[in-house]
Amino acid sequence: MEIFEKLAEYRYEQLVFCHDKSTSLRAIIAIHDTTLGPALGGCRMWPYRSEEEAVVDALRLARGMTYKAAASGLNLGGGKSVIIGDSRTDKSEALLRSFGRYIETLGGRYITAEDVGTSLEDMAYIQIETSHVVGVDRASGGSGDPSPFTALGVLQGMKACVEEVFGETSLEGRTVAVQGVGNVGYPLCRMLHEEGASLIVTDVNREAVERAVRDFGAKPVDPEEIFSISCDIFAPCALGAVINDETVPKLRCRIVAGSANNVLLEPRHGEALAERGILYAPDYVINAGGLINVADELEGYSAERARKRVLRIYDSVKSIIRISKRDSVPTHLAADTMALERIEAISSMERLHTGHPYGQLYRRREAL
Ligand SMILES: NC(=O)c1ccc[n+]([C@@H]2O[C@H](COP(=O)([O-])OP(=O)(O)OC[C@H]3O[C@@H](n4cnc5c(N)ncnc54)[C@H](O)[C@@H]3O)[C@@H](O)[C@H]2O)c1
Repeated sequence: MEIFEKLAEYRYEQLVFCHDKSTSLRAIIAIHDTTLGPALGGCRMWPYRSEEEAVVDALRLARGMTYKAAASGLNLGGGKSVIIGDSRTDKSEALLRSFGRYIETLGGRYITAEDVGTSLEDMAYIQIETSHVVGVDRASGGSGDPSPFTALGVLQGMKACVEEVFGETSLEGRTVAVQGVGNVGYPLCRMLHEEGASLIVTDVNREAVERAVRDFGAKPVDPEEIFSISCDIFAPCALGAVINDETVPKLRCRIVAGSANNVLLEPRHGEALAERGILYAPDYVINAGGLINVADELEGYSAERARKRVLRIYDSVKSIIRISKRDSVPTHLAADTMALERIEAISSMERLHTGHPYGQLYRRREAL
């Protein structure tokens, strides 16, 4: 792999290799774009089969964070880190602290958080070495479990979609089919129930289904049935890639809006939804409640402020729908446009000397 070519492709700013022989640390920090602010993105620990695979993953995830932060109205850039190793067997206090020291060397250009293979406890070790970490527990000034905020954001995105499709924001009497009633799906069901929606749920975990049936009067269906069930909204809250060649023809809903990451197997499946007249709330915008919540730690965490900011996901989804109509493009592309337009608008401001240390950072970017 030609690394500089890879960096040039999407204008990555920086790729940092972190190595510590004594702790066996092998980590990569990818910083995509810091036009809007420091790059924030989780640290993934994964037994990558090759260094190339780890680099590609870090770069892909970092770029995704640029779009997610920009579309969410956050003053943050996009970055991500990966530690090569098995999170069950290769973690140690020394390894995590060593990684924390590398983050510290970047002087705040990258802020880390939890991701696949890392935990709240791991962030506490990293925090010993650097203050550039969020997602620590409440006792240490952190924001705690992000899932209820993610669920609240999904609810807001659903309301924006319902308004577009049915002409009113109320979810009362709407039928929502929720795939996966876990950390996000369960609180989402609770909020939908409180709003007067009827619920259809599925999960591979029978107890999770039983809980939703008992608590919210949800109708249970088998995992495979969820795609073809007649409903107003299909809410994928379990796995990625569930909108694919096999499932699109089966769908009998008007809206797809859920928390799962990478819902579309490929971008063309976003087009397939649009062709079928199904409104898709782009995953990285509608599921940003957790990120918005965790980012609030940077200002001294306030759950109330975080909640207010998460409510704005309604406006973000409305804007995406507007751009989708303006440009005659499906919503997944409109979301990217919205993110890029914000970055472009900020980077093209007049470069006045403001006396503010970040005032000097604004610069023109043609494309990301
Ligand atoms: N937790 C957050 O704040 C957050 C933020 C952004 C995105 N997400 C995404 O939202 C999704 C759900 O996250 P979570 O934290 O609730 O995870 P979770 O593991 O708590 O819940 C997922 C649920 O889906 C179920 N499930 C797994 N495979 C299934 C299948 N084939 N059919 C039906 N159900 C299945 C699991 O049994 C589980 O109950 C994930 O894709 C995650 O990446 C979560």
